[in-house]
Formats: sequence, structure tokens, C-alpha cells
Amino acid sequence: MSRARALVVDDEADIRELVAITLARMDVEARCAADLAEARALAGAEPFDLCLTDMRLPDGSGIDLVRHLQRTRPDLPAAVITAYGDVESAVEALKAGAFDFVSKPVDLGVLRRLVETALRLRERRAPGRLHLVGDSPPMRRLRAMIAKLARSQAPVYISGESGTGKELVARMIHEQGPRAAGPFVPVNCGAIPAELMESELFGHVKGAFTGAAADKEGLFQAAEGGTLFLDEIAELPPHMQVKLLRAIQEKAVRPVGAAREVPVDVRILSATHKDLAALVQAGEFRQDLYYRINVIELAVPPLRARREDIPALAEHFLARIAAAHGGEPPRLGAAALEALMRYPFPGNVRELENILERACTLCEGDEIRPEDLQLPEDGGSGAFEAPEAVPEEGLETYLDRIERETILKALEETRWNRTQAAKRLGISFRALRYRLKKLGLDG
Ligand SMILES: Nc1ncnc2c1ncn2[C@@H]1O[C@H](COP(=O)(O)OP(=O)(O)OP(=O)(O)O)[C@@H](O)[C@H]1O
Repeated sequence: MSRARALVVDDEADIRELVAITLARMDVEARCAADLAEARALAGAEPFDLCLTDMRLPDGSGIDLVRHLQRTRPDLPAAVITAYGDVESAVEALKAGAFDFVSKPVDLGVLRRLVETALRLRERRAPGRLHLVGDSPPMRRLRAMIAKLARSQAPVYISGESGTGKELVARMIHEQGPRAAGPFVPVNCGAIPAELMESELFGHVKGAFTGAAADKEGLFQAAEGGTLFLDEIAELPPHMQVKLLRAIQEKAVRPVGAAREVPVDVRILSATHKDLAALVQAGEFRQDLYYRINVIELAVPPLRARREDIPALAEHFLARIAAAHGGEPPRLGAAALEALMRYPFPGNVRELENILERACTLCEGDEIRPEDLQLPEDGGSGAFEAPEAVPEEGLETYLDRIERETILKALEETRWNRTQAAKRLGISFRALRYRLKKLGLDG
């Protein structure tokens, strides 16, 4: 890990110096500012692991700086130096988001401990805010690959079943790489109607088509300097596959109706739960595009291939659910955990999350019982048996029918609450709306 850096803000030169010397002895580099304006400018321009600010500054208060950092750098721990006995300000600072305070005259032992704590936060945070729960060998390999791929700029194709964590992996690659300060733009290719896809991705100029009242930038331009995550890339219609290939090759896009291409600097990550290689074989996905996006393939294993991760994941989700609702999370009883360990999780980690959310609602005491989990009797894998012979109606019609039946079932079970139904189906609200339209069910 690189040398830690602290932003020290105080209008008194000798305090700045005292703090800077103390920090230097701890191998922490200090950058000093004498007022709020200077502090803001430095915080916006340079990386820091810790901020230490005096309460009273010539152009505002330390609390203003804490608030500013909370908005702009929520990961940066900030502490305030308060006047002796000024409990009120200390409390106010903590409420504003400061992680600690130290009172004047500054006790160097207290200061050292405070800095150590802040730096431990940094270690826990590093290398990114997001993390994958699970310590199974496949998860460890995945984490190592993410760290390696984050440093490269090559397109990565993330494969894996639905709900395995592909989007989370894409976000981590972005967050741990040199583009982390830039935007991460996720696009669900299956949720954008084919006729809008080009203008959504590349933008359009005013008057390009009816309803194009002004210039609009596309998702490529929105991801400038960052990462574009093309999820469900198998759903890209053929005409868009050609255009995407060109955009990747030329590092430029042409907005609909524009005369010229505009250069774009984005890293492309893509994913699908479908077997893209098989789609290439079947002639449904362009081979040249496949080679372009699949420079590196990262496979996210299904949950049933790493069952030892289930207890840690369950604990993680229970804590998260409790934090969202307030209060203590219920415990997972031994019998319930055993049931989870046996369950095949066709919907993977997302399904585990949903099961636990439901269990928390159903659970009456402080312990989740197997019946609270409501695991499907058939193991969740046999909802639709694959037909033994090629269906007479043809694959497309057959798949449409299955899709329609599954969606209708989810809608009925949720009394046509689309948000709930989308959640149950493990797709976004937008994706559900799009599918309803496609299947003529949106009337
Ligand atoms: N190892 C993990 N640790 C913590 N949370 C995880 C892990 N894997 C997945 N999740 C969580 O599970 C949920 C589903 O993950 P995600 O959306 O990334 O899956 P996906 O593979 O992209 O799904 P889909 O193919 O349906 O788009 C998210 O809430 C994600 O944060």
C-alpha cells in the first residue's frame, strides 16, 4: 500500500507544524491548508486517507469542511480539533459525519491513536468500497483476477449464471482501476427497445427523428473517462452488434443524425448469463464482436459450486437487511442453515438475498426457522423441465411461452405489483416493463 496522506487544516502555523511532525513520525505525509477554501481545493485535487481540521477557521468552520467532504469524498475519514471543553462542537461534528475529534491542547498520544484508527479504516476500505463476500477457493481466485484485470484496459467479458454477482464484479474492476474517478455506466441491453438502442447508446442530434427536440448524449459519452458495462449483451440486435463493433474499434461513436464521429474514451466490460460462444456457433451473435469484447473472459461460479460461502453471505445479507430496517438481525437457526446448504440456488446469490429478506419478514422470534425460508419443494430447479424433443412450436415461440407463463405467475403472486414481480423474477423494473410490452401484456 502506498504511503498514507493526511490533509491538515488549521490557521495556526505552529499547530500545523506540530501535527505534521507527529504524522511524519508515523510515516504519514501531511499536506497543510490554512483555511476552508484552501482545504476544499486540496481535497478536490489530491488523494487523501485522512483529514484533520481545526474547528475555527478564518472563512468558516471545521464542520463545514466535514459536511463538504461527506458530500464529495464520503470515504475519507475526517476528524476535528475542538477547543478544550467544547463538547457541543464535538458532538455537532460527529453528527455531521466526522469520525472522531481531539481537543486542544492536542495530546500527541491521543492524536496518534486517532490517526491509527483512521488508517485502519483505509486498510479495510482498500482496495475499494465494494467487496465480494466469501472465502472459498473460487472466490479467492476471482478476487485476484479482479485486481489484475482492474489494472489493464482490455475489454472483459464476464460470464456466469443469473444472480451470481456479475455486475458487482464489473463495478469492482472499475473501482479498483485507474478509471475509478470516472463514471461507471451500467446498461441493460435487454431492457432497451431495439429501435431506441442506437440513440440510447450513441446519442442523437436535434431533429434526427421525430421527437428529437434537442441534442442528447448517449451512454457511451456519459461513460467518458470511465467504464461502460454492457449487461445482457447477448440481447443486442444484429444491427447494433455491427455498430458496437465499430465503436470499439474506432474508439469513436456517431450520434444518430450527426455528420461526424466523436471520439470516446471508455473501457468496455460486458456480461450475459447466456452461453455467448454457443450463440456465436448458432450464428446469432457476431463472431468478430465476440472476439473484440471477449479479450479476457472472467467466469463467476454459481453459488452451488461454492457452498462454503453460504454462511458468510447469509450473515452479510442479514446484517444488511437489519441495517435497512433498523434493529438487530434475526439469527439463522442451525436447521435453516442446513436447509440452505442443501438448496441448489438456481437464482444464485440474488436468490439467497431474496429468500433471507422474505424470511426476516416471516420470522416471528429472533431465529429464522427452515419454514421461514419457504424453499421450493422441487429444489427450485424443476420449475420448467426442458422438453425432451425439440418443441413443435419452434424454439422462439416455446421460449416466449415459458417467459410469458413465468412473468404471469410472478405477477399473480405479487397481485400485479410490478416492482415486487420484477424483484421476484430477478430482473430490473425496466426489464420487466420491456418484456411485458414485447409479450403484449402491458395493456
Ligand atoms: N460475493 C458476493 N458478496 C456480496 N454480495 C454479492 C456477492 N455476489 C452477489 N452479490 C449480490 O447479489 C446480488 C446480485 O448480484 P449481481 O446483480 O451482480 O448479479 P448478476 O450476475 O449481474 O445478475 P444478472 O445476470 O441477473 O444481471 C447483488 O445485490 C449483489 O450485490
